[in-house]
Amino acid sequence: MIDADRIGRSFRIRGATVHAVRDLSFHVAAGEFVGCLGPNGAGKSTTIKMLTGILAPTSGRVTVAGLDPTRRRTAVAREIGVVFGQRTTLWWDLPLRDSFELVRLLYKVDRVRFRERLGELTERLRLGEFLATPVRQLSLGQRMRGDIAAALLHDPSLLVLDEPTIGLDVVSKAEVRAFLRDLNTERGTTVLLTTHDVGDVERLCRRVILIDHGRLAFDGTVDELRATVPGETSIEDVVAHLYLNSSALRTRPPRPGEDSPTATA
Ligand SMILES: Nc1ncnc2c1ncn2[C@@H]1O[C@H](COP(=O)(O)OP(=O)(O)OP(=O)(O)O)[C@@H](O)[C@H]1O
Repeated sequence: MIDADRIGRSFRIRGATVHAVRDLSFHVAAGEFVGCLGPNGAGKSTTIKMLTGILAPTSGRVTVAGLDPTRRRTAVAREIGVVFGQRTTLWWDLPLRDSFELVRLLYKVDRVRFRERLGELTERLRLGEFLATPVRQLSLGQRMRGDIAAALLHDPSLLVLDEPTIGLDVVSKAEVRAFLRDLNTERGTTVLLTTHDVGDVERLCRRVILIDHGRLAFDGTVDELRATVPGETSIEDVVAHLYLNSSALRTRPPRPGEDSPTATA
């Protein structure tokens, strides 16, 4: 479903180069549920943007459902649903229902299929009472459920989510997690999510990818991740240990144009 082969992405800022992602390779098979962890600024969002065609890699090659996301952006959009937890894709001043109708028009979803899918999603995500509410009046949890529904109205085979549980209370988080788990197990939708909440990973993901300083730092199961720090059973503490150890190599943040970590230890 996803094939990333040594992808890299750098940015030019005021004449200097920032390497956000470097030489990153991974493969996600159809039907997998994969979590992507990494400290702030590790390159997770940049990676997602390359998978969805928002950014082109500056090196390497990525395909999604066999398609190059930057060259075949429209075709890839039919295969992918995308949710950015920190930024809604819904129309702020329109009722939720109208946002969904605009999504239908954009993706050219057949009216009958759209009605069926909207009915299912409205029920599963408990959106019925908010369909007439302008998006700006929704709570964060309601808005997130609306965003997830909008990403799935065209029935994509891959759902990519960037921090879908950010800012949600424990009940809303549990609801979103249960929905994503069912989507993966019942519908077979492939899911890739980034998160800072290890609870998402522990409760949902069979596999974890850890990105650090733009590179792949770990790829394996949650149990394998736990085993990387002997004697440690809490995934939260394992992840903190890995982040701390990797930043111990770097005594200051990378400067634009700097290629390799500054190791002073
Ligand atoms: N458009 C851009 N222009 C310049 N630099 C960028 C751009 N987008 C990202 N970066 C830089 O690339 C690096 C990786 O950023 P990215 O947003 O991918 O990290 P992240 O892992 O998603 O972080 P977070 O967990 O904080 O959201 C950071 O140093 C960031 O400042």
